[in-house]
Amino acid sequence: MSGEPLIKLKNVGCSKAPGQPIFSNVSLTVNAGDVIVLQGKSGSGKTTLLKCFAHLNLYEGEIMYRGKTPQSYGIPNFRTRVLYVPQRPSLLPGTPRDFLNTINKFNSRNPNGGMSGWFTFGQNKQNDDRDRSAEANESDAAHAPIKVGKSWGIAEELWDRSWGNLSGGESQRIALAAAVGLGNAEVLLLDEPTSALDASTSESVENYLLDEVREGKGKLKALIWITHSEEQGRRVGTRFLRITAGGLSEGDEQACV
Ligand SMILES: Nc1ncnc2c1ncn2[C@@H]1O[C@H](COP(=O)(O)OP(=O)(O)OP(=O)(O)O)[C@@H](O)[C@H]1O
Repeated sequence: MSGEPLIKLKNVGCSKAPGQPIFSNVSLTVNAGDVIVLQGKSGSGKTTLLKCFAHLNLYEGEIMYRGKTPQSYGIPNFRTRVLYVPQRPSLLPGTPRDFLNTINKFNSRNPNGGMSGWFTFGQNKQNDDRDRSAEANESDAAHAPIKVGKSWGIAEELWDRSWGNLSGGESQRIALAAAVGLGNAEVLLLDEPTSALDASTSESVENYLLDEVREGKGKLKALIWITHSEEQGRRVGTRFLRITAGGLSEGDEQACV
């Protein structure tokens, strides 16, 4: 339902070290249908704030998702629904297909556990004893992300190349295709998702993500989008936020970019 509250932040703050705040007093409600453009100077805390949303950073204050704490969902489950997509996925080990298979194994053991694999992937490689049901489902799990990737110009063979041997733009599109195609997330936290893409590829990625939110056919209901591009902000945003050490201010696009 468009407009329904999804995430509420109340007086959230985050520090580099004790006594060294990055930002404080951030209060915000993210509603279904929102495409929130998050801007601010380099080092102002945009990535840090997205990581707080996904419970990947320590923070003070309160973050509630659908009226409940992240802990009440179980943090791995919460992170599948409020999903951070990193700017540089090339730091992951293995290949993108390994990554999808690992997530699929998490899913077959815990239907709600999917994309927590994004951050636990490296640590879980040693538990590589494949279970049969997961293997049978591997091709299904990969199907949707690969299809999304193809629509953005990613040939299927690239899913079998190691992350480190993909270009920045390829790994960026593959990570996004995995996030969207796996279909668990209600809120995607996008950290400069098209920074490595050319203008026309960037536009197809933008249009795909915006259509998903507007059409509301899948689970995806809102995007929080860091961009340094004023033009992109204007194209995608329904709300415009600027972060400074004092907190978050919301304005129209003119005031914010
Ligand atoms: N793990 C960390 N330990 C200490 N300081 C950190 C850590 N992570 C980030 N910082 C600092 O916190 C501040 C905010 O960083 P952050 O990456 O959130 O900024 P940003 O607004 O996303 O920057 P950019 O636009 O350059 O990507 C920076 O001064 C950064 O050096």
